[in-house]
Amino acid sequence: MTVDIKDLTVSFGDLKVLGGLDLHFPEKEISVVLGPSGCGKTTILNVLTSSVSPRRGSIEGIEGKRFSYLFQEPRLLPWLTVEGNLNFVLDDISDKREREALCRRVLKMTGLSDYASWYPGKLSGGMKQRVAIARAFAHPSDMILMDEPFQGLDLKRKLSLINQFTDVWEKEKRSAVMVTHDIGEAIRLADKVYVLTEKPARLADAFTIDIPRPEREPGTKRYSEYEKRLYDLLS
Ligand SMILES: Nc1ncnc2c1ncn2[C@@H]1O[C@H](COP(=O)(O)OP(=O)(O)OP(=O)(O)O)[C@@H](O)[C@H]1O
Repeated sequence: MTVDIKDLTVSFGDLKVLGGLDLHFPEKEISVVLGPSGCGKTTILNVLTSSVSPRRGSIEGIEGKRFSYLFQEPRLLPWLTVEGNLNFVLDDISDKREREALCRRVLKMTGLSDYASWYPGKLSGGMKQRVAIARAFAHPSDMILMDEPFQGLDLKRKLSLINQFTDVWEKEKRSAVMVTHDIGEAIRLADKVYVLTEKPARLADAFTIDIPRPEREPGTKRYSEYEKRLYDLLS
């Protein structure tokens, strides 16, 4: 699924949030929108799902498309097991055996097979978010929308989840858009990063992160160059 956004302008009453954005989210790439808190990043995702209407601009490619979500909170249903939470988003698949096979495959891909019958209440925060990643891939969506999904976790868990996400994504590429204010997350995940200004948000810059994902390690020369470039744009 490819999305083309031109001159996107959104206001809430007198508050102008997005000030005319051109964004392009290509098929099967991870696009990252990086910007300061409150600049309108979540609003962009809400425009993609048509829950916010723009004042001006055009959005091509979203009609009739299905989305999976990955939020900061895992938002699992506590009365369903891990497998039940995955099954819950597979309503469209009427064949029970097909649903079960898909669940098993995604559980395996995310290293959750041994936890299929566990309830969310027994899982750690990081594990719950891992289930949320599995659910996002299990849902037969055209695009995964991610709203700061790695915030609120300690560094070790955060890095482990980012690796988990990119591992699964490399195996089964899907169009994805992540919004974040975290430079490190943007460098680790993005094919292309769009940097926004304070609101009303405009595009400060946009460029491809041209390092193979397994080599995106802090402290390396190329990582540090991107880090400085993004830091300068945000400060
Ligand atoms: N439905 C709404 N009605 C009125 N104001 C809104 C609405 N949704 C968002 N806003 C305002 O628009 C601005 C941008 O909000 P948004 O959540 O898109 O920013 P953000 O960049 O995602 O923020 P954060 O990084 O803090 O999550 C904020 O000032 C917010 O209060």
